Amino acid sequence: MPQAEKLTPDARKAALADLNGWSDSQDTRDAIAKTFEFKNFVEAFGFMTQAALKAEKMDHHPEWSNVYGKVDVVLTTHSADGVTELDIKLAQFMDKIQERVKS
Ligand SMILES: C[C@H](O)[C@H](O)[C@H]1CNC2=NC(N)=NC(=O)C2=N1
Repeated sequence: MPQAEKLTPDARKAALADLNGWSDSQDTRDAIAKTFEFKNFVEAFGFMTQAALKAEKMDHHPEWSNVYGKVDVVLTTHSADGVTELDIKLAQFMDKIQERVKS
């Protein structure tokens, strides 16, 4: 599947520039990461619920952790051992719903 091919460095740079607040992961793996901040746990969990449903539809899943209103997300494609268009699509969706869950 072409979507699951590792992005070239240029394509990845361009995609990161179009996203809102994502950066190369500090991890040893090839990944992108973002910390989402919400005002409380309910908003954070609402965000995670919507993202989880989308991830399941895409069959592409985030690595994440949550503490109260904070959600740390890491996106990478295991099968490609790096960042692919699938990660960018899921990141775009998360950016879009980020505002939607705020009350
Ligand atoms: C069998 C199943 O389709 C695969 O394991 C999928 C599931 N979710 C996945 N999620 C992510 N982030 N990367 C993958 O390579 C991946 N593969």
